[in-house]
Amino acid sequence: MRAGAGDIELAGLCKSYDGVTNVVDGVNLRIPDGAYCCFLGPSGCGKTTILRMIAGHEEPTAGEIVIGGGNVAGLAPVERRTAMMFQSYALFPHLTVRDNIAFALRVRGQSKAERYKAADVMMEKVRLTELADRLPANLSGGQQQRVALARAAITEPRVLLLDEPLSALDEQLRVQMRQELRRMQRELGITFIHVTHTQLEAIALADIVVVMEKGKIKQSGPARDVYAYPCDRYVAEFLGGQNVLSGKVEKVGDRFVVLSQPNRSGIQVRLGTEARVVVGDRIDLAVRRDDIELVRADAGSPDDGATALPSRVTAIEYQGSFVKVMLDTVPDEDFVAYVPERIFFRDPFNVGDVLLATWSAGRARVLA
Ligand SMILES: Nc1ncnc2c1ncn2[C@@H]1O[C@H](COP(=O)(O)OP(=O)(O)OP(=O)(O)O)[C@@H](O)[C@H]1O
Repeated sequence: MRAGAGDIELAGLCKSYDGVTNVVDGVNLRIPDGAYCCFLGPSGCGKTTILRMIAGHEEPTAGEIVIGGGNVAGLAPVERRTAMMFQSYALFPHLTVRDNIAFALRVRGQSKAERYKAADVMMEKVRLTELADRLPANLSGGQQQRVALARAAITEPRVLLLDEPLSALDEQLRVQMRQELRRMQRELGITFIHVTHTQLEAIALADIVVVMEKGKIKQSGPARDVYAYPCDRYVAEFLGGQNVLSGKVEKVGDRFVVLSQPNRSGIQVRLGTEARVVVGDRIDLAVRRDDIELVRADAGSPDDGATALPSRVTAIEYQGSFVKVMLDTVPDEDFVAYVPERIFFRDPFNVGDVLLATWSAGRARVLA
């Protein structure tokens, strides 16, 4: 298959600095041309370092970076046709919006008429035409971000690299700019690689989410797969929305396991058909918070094939469209149910109530 211009392949990519080894540790990944890819992970996991290596601001210690089918080792950023947009936008304060956007073309020796023509086309694309003659100080945070994006995009890169592009904005603007970024990416039709430590940002934006830990990729794939089917405890906890139960397998029955923990045994969990576990295994199970149903202890036993664990309500938080109910279901672990608000308020629970946390078989998945 012929690689598209913005097709990226990272193969065995590693980076060590003096005294800090394997900041990036054997990363293999393919990002198709025109995809929106988000690198997600906690501070220090190596996201920015990968971005800088793709951009050509940093050389890998080992491994290869292939863009559009060609190895870019030793090529300068301009030759790679990548552009980077920084957290702090780095706009020139004394230049107008138009001149900021046209700046890279000036550096390339284009005439003023050529530069302005290209800048005007770009401003149209990112809806800045009306602000062409303003200085950055007289722009909102969101507008500044659009200028920064236009300034990076005017060089017609095949890949745009964005390092925490939304972190300087307040919450409301961040959500708005998220949509703008996605729209602009579609309009420009180029590969975007966006680094963030905010899970909602990644899953809202990305075609491909790459979850990282300590220089390694833990899981990558479409946002929905990574969110709904985390491969292990780390990804499940980082993405959120899941309860993770761990324990030693005491007994394996027909489609159920009994788990024991240091403080509790006999936790019986029903599983789908795909799970393969044996007695003695230490396992982690994940059940989505919105798959948990809460029923009063005296409401009769739940369906056959469901798991039902007696639990006490420890806290309740109203979240608008749902209610977050915290429970002591599993000792020493958080256990949370997201109850749709309309259901919750039919017969609200209180802190201290004892009830059954239930979920149907097949909703609990064994993690790696
Ligand atoms: N020039 C450098 N010299 C030495 N160590 C570095 C250098 N640049 C980065 N590091 C280290 O490499 C690790 C990864 O840094 P990196 O900036 O890639 O992480 P990150 O995931 O992007 O984090 P953040 O979200 O905080 O930016 C960190 O431990 C950092 O201290």
